[in-house]
This record gives sequence, structure tokens and C-alpha cells, in this order.
Amino acid sequence: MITCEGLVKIYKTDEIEVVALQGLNIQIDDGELMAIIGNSGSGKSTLLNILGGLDRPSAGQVKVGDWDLLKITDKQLVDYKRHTVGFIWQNNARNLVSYLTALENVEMPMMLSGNYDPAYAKQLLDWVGLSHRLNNKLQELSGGEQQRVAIAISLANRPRLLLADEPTGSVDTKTADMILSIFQRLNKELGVTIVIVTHDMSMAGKVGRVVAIRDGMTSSEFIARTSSVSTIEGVSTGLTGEAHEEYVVLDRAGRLQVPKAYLTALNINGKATMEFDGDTIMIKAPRALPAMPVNEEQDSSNSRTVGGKLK
Ligand SMILES: Nc1ncnc2c1ncn2[C@@H]1O[C@H](COP(=O)(O)OP(=O)(O)OP(=O)(O)O)[C@@H](O)[C@H]1O
Repeated sequence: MITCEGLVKIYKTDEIEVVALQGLNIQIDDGELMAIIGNSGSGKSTLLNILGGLDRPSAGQVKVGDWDLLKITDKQLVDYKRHTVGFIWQNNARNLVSYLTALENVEMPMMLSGNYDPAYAKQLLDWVGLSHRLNNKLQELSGGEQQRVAIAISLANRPRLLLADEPTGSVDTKTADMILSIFQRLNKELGVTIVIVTHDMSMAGKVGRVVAIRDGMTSSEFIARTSSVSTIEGVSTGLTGEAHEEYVVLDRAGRLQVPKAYLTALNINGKATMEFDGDTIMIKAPRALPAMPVNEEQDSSNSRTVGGKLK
């Protein structure tokens, strides 16, 4: 469904250029429910905004279904945003109108896109567990309920791809769990592909695949299996090794990102040696250069040797 290869995003502000994505590769399958994690500033939201058509890539390849988001025209982008992709933000006020009811909020985007379908609007609210709140105004709903309305709205135009940026960022654990189970249900019943950007490691741990982004590139991947406690750069991810296996990501040219903590621990800076013993690849700090041979006779007379020759 989604292919990004060598994806680059550069923000230019006055004289400063920020490289938010520097050659990112990621593949997301049709019907997948997956999460993207990474430290603040690693480029998660930038990636999501590009996939959602809210921001333009600078270079590289980014395809969603049949759409090429690097080459897409402004007119096509409107169509893409209206029909292919749905968005959920942490701050759900962006999606909702407080003086309308939950049902009206879901119906509104349907009307705007010419696909008014009140039965489907009710069905969506039922799926997110709000069939008893259809006619309540948004301001009468709790934060968690409003977030569930936002999920229903994001699906109003039957998108194939749902992008969620910190969807559980402002709700309690119980509501976060409920939101995740709604995602699981929608993914299963509608087959919609769901990409969640999150800091919430417990949420990440409950999806099939987690991709970690570091410095604007994909660094490692965690694939669900059945078991160990994993860490990324010494920070516990909350992804239990019992449930996830960690893989380092290699691009097509064989490049990989080595965590900064490992490089610092080995004092590797700029260069390293790599050895292959038929089974394992070892990356080591370069060996110290062999000491120059010293001519004792000359040494005692305080002369220096260079390459074994007297100077
Ligand atoms: N509109 C912008 N103009 C300039 N720089 C930007 C802009 N948006 C993001 N950046 C920069 O790009 C980098 C990546 O930002 P991004 O918001 O994608 O990170 P993030 O991983 O989502 O962080 P967070 O978890 O804090 O939201 C950061 O250095 C950020 O300062």
C-alpha cells in the first residue's frame, strides 16, 4: 500500500535548512495495523503529514496505492485527501464542531464530499461504541468520547488508509486501550490500513509491527512473535521480546544505522572495521596503528625513526 524509498524532506526557514527526513525507507502492506515510534524530532509527524498529503516531499519516492505523492498535482491531492486517506490527531478539536451532535459531525464530511450516507454514519458511531451518544452535542461528550467521534469522522469517506498522530496522547490508559481495540476492530472489519505514530509504548506493543525512526531514517523494526524486553538505545520500549523480535533495517544498498550509544561505547567515530566470519558480521573500532619500530641505538641518542628509517 505504502512505499517510501530514499524519502527526503527539507524545511527551509529563512537561512536555516532542517533535514527532517534524510532518505527514509519504509514499506507498509495493504491492511496492516502498525506503529511508528521515535524520539521527539526524529521525523515521525513529517512522515505522517507527507503520507496524508498535508506536506510535500522534497525528494525520493513515496507511493500510496496508485498515487505518487512526489508527482501528484494540487488538484489530485484534493481528491487523494478526500477519498484515500483519513487523519486522526491528538488534538481532536481540529476535526470536530462543538455545537453539532456526534452524528452530525460524522455526516458533515459525507455531505461535503457528496457521499451522504446517514446509515453508514450511524454504523461508524456504533463501531466506536457511541451508538448511545448519537444525538449528544460534542461539548456534552468526554475527551475520550470526542476522540472516538474523531475516529468515526476519519472513516466517513471510506478511506483505505488511516493515519493517527498520537491518538492516545491526551486520554487515560483505559481510554487508550479502548481506542486501540477500536483500531483493531476497524482494521479487521473494514480492512483499512492503519498507521499510528505514538510515544505510547504500551500501545506500540499491541500492534503487529513497530518501526523505529531515528534522525529521519528508519533504524529498527519490531515484529510481533510470542516473547524479551527490548530497548532502543538504552530506553525501554515497553515492547516485550516475548511479543516482538527486533530487526535492524537495511536499505537496498545495504546501509544500516548503528545506534549512537553503541558507537560512543566503542569510541567509533567516522571509521570502523568490519569482519565476517561466515556467520556473523562484526563492527569494531579501528585497531590502533602499530607503533613505529624503534632503533634502540639511535633511540638512546635521541634520534627519531620514521617508517623504520633514520631521519
Ligand atoms: N514546518 C517546519 N519548519 C521547520 N522545521 C520543521 C517543521 N516541521 C518540523 N520541523 C523539524 O523537522 C524535524 C522533525 O520534526 P517532526 O515534527 O517530524 O518530529 P517528530 O518525530 O514528529 O517529533 P515529536 O514527537 O516531538 O512530534 C525537527 O527537527 C523539527 O524541528
